Amino acid sequence: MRAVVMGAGSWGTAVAKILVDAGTPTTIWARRPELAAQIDAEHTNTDYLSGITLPAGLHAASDVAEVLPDADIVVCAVPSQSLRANLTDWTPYLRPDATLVSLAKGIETSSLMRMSEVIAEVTGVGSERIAVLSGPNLAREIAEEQPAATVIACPDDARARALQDAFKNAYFRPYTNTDVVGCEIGGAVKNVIALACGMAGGVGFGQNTLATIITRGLAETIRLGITLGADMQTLAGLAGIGDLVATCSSPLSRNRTFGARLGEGATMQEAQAATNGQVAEGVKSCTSVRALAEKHGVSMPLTDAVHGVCHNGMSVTDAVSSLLGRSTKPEVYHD
Ligand SMILES: NC(=O)c1ccc[n+]([C@@H]2O[C@H](COP(=O)([O-])OP(=O)(O)OC[C@H]3O[C@@H](n4cnc5c(N)ncnc54)[C@H](O)[C@@H]3O)[C@@H](O)[C@H]2O)c1
Ligand SMILES: O=P(O)(O)OC[C@H](O)CO
Repeated sequence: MRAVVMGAGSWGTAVAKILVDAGTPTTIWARRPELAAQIDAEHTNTDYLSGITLPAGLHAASDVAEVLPDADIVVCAVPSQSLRANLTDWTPYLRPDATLVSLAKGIETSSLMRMSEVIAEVTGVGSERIAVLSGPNLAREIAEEQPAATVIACPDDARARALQDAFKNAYFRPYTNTDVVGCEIGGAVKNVIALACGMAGGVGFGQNTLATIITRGLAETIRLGITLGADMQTLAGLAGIGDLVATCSSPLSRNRTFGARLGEGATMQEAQAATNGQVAEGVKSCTSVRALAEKHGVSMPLTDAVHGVCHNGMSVTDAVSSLLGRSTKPEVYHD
């Protein structure tokens, strides 16, 4: 099987390395020809993964018509809110039997769709050919070949197992699952909760606060996930609690770092400028996650608070007061 990774940001580049190191012939597509040329000739991506040497066998190109027609596996590695527009350009070049794999962790703000739903709508590809890869996978750690696991979810279990073979290598261990909804909700909501953890750290709160936000963030994730048909086991697994803990705890997380800057008193513009052009998905997805929850009558107070800070001019201290001022209740994940 041949793979193409569409997007040469930090995760797209790390995933292309994973595939080559797994023995899967792989090309990476970069929007900018100069970045494709750098990856191809110098085996580096200094904008996104400085100091990492990429495999010599990784080919890079910037022409969609060149890279897509040969690919059995098409890995979608662009930010959530740009996936629809990118897919529209890519669709004419897809092989009729290609498997599409989504890496994006977000909910589309315009439609409240999950990424696999966007892929199905734009490409017309059946859900059995669409997979999601999600887990505690901070790109830099994996590019450094630190051991990690992930989940590859696809309604077609045989296809998930074929992908597992294409991605598994000495440092990266994929597990299969058929619960696409659970993986996508886990991945989208953890970015919002990581923003909250960053904010708490930024104002100077310690580990008790962090653990409280992670745990109650998991309760929100479970409430929304179960309502949308997710399996509790997925949310208790790598793509749920696993990714939530990694993202909420790591200084490598763009979402946590963005939140920390807000907690330290930066404006949204200042926090955005500090991301060096990389995406902190939760900033936009807090709006769509919140709207999705509202649509389904699910209460998500941490998500509401993050949305208040990011989009309604609320201060972090007011957000904390609003959370602690709520009426008390038993510790359950459902309302
Ligand atoms: N970085 C990680 O550690 C990591 C890990 C797991 C999942 N993810 C998820 O993978 C997805 C991609 O993340 P990333 O880390 O590679 O992002 P990034 O910001 O590092 O890179 C995004 C890439 O998409 C390209 N792109 C194409 N069209 C774009 C557009 N219209 N707007 C902006 N960028 C566009 C950019 O040029 C860039 O190459 C996100 O949904 C992210 O949440 C990231
Ligand atoms: O850097 P972040 O916050 O986008 O998180 C990266 C990954 O999703 C962690 O699994």
